[in-house]
Amino acid sequence: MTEQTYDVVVIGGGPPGENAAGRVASHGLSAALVESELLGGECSFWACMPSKALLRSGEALRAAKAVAGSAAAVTGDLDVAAVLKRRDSFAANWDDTGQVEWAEGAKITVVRGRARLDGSLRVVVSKEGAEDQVLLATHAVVLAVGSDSAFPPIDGLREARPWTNREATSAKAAPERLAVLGGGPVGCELAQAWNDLGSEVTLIVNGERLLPRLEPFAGEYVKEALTSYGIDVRTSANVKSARRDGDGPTTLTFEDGSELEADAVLVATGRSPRTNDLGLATAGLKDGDWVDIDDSCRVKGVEGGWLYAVGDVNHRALLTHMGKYQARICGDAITARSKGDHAMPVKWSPYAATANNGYVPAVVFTDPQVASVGLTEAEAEDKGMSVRAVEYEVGNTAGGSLHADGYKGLAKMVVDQERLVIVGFTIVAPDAGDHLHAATIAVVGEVPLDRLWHAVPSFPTVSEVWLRLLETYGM
Ligand SMILES: Cc1cc2nc3c(=O)[nH]c(=O)nc-3n(C[C@H](O)[C@H](O)[C@H](O)COP(=O)(O)OP(=O)(O)OC[C@H]3O[C@@H](n4cnc5c(N)ncnc54)[C@H](O)[C@@H]3O)c2cc1C
Ligand SMILES: NC(=O)c1ccc[n+]([C@@H]2O[C@H](COP(=O)([O-])OP(=O)(O)OC[C@H]3O[C@@H](n4cnc5c(N)ncnc54)[C@H](O)[C@@H]3O)[C@@H](O)[C@H]2O)c1
Repeated sequence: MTEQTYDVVVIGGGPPGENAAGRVASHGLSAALVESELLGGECSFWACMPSKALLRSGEALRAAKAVAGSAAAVTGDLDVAAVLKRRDSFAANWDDTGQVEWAEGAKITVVRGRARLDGSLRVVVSKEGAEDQVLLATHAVVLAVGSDSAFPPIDGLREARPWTNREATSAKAAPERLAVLGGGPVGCELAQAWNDLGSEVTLIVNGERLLPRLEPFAGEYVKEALTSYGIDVRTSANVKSARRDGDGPTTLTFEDGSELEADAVLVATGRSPRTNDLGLATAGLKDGDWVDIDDSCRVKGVEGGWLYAVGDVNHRALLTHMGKYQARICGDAITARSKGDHAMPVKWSPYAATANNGYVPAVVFTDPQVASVGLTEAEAEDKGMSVRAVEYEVGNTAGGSLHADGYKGLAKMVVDQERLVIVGFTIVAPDAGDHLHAATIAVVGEVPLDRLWHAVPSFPTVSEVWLRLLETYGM
């Protein structure tokens, strides 16, 4: 077995792993980044990028049709082959050469193979047809192994070989009939995408509403929109079993005995951590679990404090931008500690991923988009805050009415009545994602309402929703 020593060894080359390695390397530490599949991870090849590419063309077409004048110029349908070709290019044709070049340029050593922890600061990498390689870390090992689709306990589902996010983002053609299990971001976005591309889609959710982690109105708006595009949205629907003969269609049987036949079934009912065969037990942890971290992303309960975890695997916020943020914080904490600094994870310091704790921004790229940051009204109340929430119809802004004929949307802000700052903001509207960062700054900056009153939105933009919300609040 060969043995090499680096200051830091990162396991998993999704964006959080790449950023953790890149950050420590930029501070002059040596870093090895181990990847068993494609450098760039789920996000680049089977999640964020290809799914957004699948969604964008339908959204652009609807946007053009929503304005008198440009609507008349739209005379055809989506060019499905061109959409899929554009998607392929956003997934770099599932080739990670570009990412490897970036890593080499950032002075990161890329190691191909499957990594496993083997006790304190020791990692073993296996690769078919090659001798195992031992990587020793002087300062830290960072886990960035991500998550897989979780399968719900439905009889016969696994045997029916359903789509996961991988097949749903890389398929070469639209299935005639697609059944989607799950109404979170994955289910809603991919139901929208494949409906736009010509599939007859049924979206099946066991809960009462879509997007259950967000403000209830978000799920209602998205349900209404998806239904208007022809998607059959079934809430409070429980699939009991799945049956598939050979490569034929799959039959889903519901609790009430009814059946649904589909040419493809997508499982989008949440995620599970990739920690089954990672050697967690050699660090005193439990194999197969999510990994619990402190605010500097150091894994709790590991003697010597040498193990860190960023991205989905720590289960703080399963979002690329949050994983990358954790990686920057974690990289800075590791570097400081390598120089003897304790780098205490004090709230809002460079060594604490404070935004994990109630300040997370997220966008669901359905049409309309849902953009949110911070706490929902219910979450704030659960935390014991005294809050007041106000809402405003975004279409009543001059910017909204100019943007599209019949523009529809709703924004809600949740105010902590004691501190008079905004603790949560949600907007459902066309292109809402691009309005989110103002809210993120207000929430993270804990900008007092009486100062926000002086942040004047330009006329005539959708941003005037901020002024209207403050007026509705009583300013
Ligand atoms: C369909 C879909 C759409 C999404 N869209 C968005 C979006 O628009 N915006 C957003 O912010 N988030 C989105 N997400 C979430 C986002 O994809 C994840 O939060 C992000 O990919 C997490 O990054 P990660 O590095 O933790 O995991 P991953 O991206 O999964 O990367 C982990 C990497 O580790 C490697 N690995 C695992 N185990 C080992 C091992 N033992 N040895 C070596 N290598 C290993 C894997 O091969 C992989 O490359 C989406 C998710 C899905 C499923
Ligand atoms: N645009 C984005 O930022 C984006 C897009 C996709 C995914 N993501 C991330 O990926 C993570 C995973 O997303 P997800 O949508 O897979 O999971 P999720 O946990 O957010 O939602 C799961 C959904 O599946 C439903 N469900 C669970 N069991 C079911 C069953 N047996 N039958 C029918 N429905 C069932 C739940 O009610 C819920 O609607 C999210 O937390 C999100 O952070 C982000």
